[in-house]
Amino acid sequence: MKVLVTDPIADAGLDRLREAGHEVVTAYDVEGDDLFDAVSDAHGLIVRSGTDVSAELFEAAEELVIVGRAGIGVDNIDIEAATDHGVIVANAPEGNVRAAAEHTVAMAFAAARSIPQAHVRLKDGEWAKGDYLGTEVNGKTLGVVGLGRVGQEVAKKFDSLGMDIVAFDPYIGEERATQLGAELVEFDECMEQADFLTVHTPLTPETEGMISTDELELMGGGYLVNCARGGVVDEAALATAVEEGVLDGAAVDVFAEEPVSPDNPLLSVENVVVTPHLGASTSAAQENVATSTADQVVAALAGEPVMNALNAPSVDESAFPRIEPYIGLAETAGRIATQLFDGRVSEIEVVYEGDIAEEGVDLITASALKGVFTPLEWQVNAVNAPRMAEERGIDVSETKTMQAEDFQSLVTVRVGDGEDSLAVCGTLFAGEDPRIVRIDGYRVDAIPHGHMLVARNYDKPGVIGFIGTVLGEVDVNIAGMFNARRAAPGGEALTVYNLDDEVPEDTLQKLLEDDRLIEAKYITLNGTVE
Ligand SMILES: NC(=O)c1ccc[n+]([C@@H]2O[C@H](COP(=O)([O-])OP(=O)(O)OC[C@H]3O[C@@H](n4cnc5c(N)ncnc54)[C@H](O)[C@@H]3O)[C@@H](O)[C@H]2O)c1
Ligand SMILES: O=C(O)[C@H](O)COP(=O)(O)O
Repeated sequence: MKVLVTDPIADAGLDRLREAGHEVVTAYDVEGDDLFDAVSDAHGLIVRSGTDVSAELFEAAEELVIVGRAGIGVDNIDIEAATDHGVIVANAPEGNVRAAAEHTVAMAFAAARSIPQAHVRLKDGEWAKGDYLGTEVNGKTLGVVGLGRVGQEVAKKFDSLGMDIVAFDPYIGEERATQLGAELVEFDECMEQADFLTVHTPLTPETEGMISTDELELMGGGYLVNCARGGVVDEAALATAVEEGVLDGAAVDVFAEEPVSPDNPLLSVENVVVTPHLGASTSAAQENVATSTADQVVAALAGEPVMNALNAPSVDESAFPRIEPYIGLAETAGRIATQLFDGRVSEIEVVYEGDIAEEGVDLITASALKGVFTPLEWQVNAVNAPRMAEERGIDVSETKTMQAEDFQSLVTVRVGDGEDSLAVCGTLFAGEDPRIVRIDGYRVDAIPHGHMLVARNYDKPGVIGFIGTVLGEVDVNIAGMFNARRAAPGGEALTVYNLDDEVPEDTLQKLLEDDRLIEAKYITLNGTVE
């Protein structure tokens, strides 16, 4: 398959893609129509922060299965649009954390000791020793806005350099902060207490512009470091604050617009130290994120779960072999249930019984939804199925019980319309052979495969022969069948036929003309993962 790489990543990542047999096409700095052309037949796309992965791109990328972000920030990727198109978005959240934290520390020192300014003057032949009087970090307070992976790493490093740490992060627990020796405080208090303020949030509608003139005034001196995302700190406000002495200095690695325009106000302020988004630019970090991203792209293209998927159920690698066979089983049960059910589906319940109930089942449930929606001809996969259910107001629930009667594990998909419902239950024989063992309360033993006929009939002599004859008249061969009775002889029964061919609509009508038949439904599982 074709994997398009539009921002430079380490060779180790490109090698992994090629080793897996994929065609790797690198097209750096492409944009607009050229980017859309390049991605039109790509199955995988790998980017860093330099590519705008927009809704238009997803429109153009009809074959796309996954966008891999070789790094952390995904503000350049329209994840909503990806989900709508059933495209997985995955990042590499661990690989460059140390690099980003080290760069943050370096930038703080660079600003506090005027290293770049003194460096330039000395290179120009000027011994400006008397012009610089720096600030030590020891004994000062570090304010951290966003105590996630990078923020925590930065806090640890400055803690060991003798700083007191306060942090603002509404989504992190007190306990974790305490472990790091940090005190969680409100935002304004964080700004007020900080001698050094370091920003480590993602860029979101909530964080965009969260630090501007008023917030910088709360600091009333000290240094601000932004190695997270441009746009979190208002650039014009920061430039003015440093220029007017509200702050002593700042260090900025990331900009609202990159590459940064020469008239960006931060570039012209003496006490603002800048780098061109170098936080992740170490060889170790680049190798880490490139290989981790490539591995995820390879997994997605092989139909396997992706470790750091941001818009699809992700699965622990060690648990995957245990849940993998149930992914196809749940999809099949969903497909059968929706084709047998007469109502308009407004509820879907997926029931896990036995050993499987002990596993993380998000991906199995997503596959069950995919199975329910596929016969309705919705363009669906396990990425967008939960979203589709939500958008259509379909109530999805999961139930787990540790008991599974006579089976080791059972997965049941029940579809309903609020009044009636129908359940199809499957298991795996010998841990791998899918079997449907209950349909609408009947105990069956049916191999879910290709073309099937499910008939409900009165348990009368000759009815099975009659069905065989009618199918035979239109050359539909019966490959196998299973008959189940709910009650005593003469009552209702259900028969599942595995067929070699499709059943024409008028053949179904002919079957139903016989009084002994209550219902006859043709079901197709073609295209299903079995
Ligand atoms: N300069 C670089 O090259 C570089 C390298 C790596 C990461 N980054 C950026 O650094 C940032 C942090 O990365 P990370 O891996 O630590 O992410 P993370 O998701 O682990 O941590 C982000 C933290 O921000 C917190 N947060 C979210 N909204 C917040 C808000 N409104 N107020 C306060 N806190 C909020 C979250 O709770 C979380 O703890 C990201 O923007 C990432 O893109 C930049
Ligand atoms: O979010 C990130 O991982 C960093 O900002 C690195 O971005 P880059 O891969 O474009 O250097």
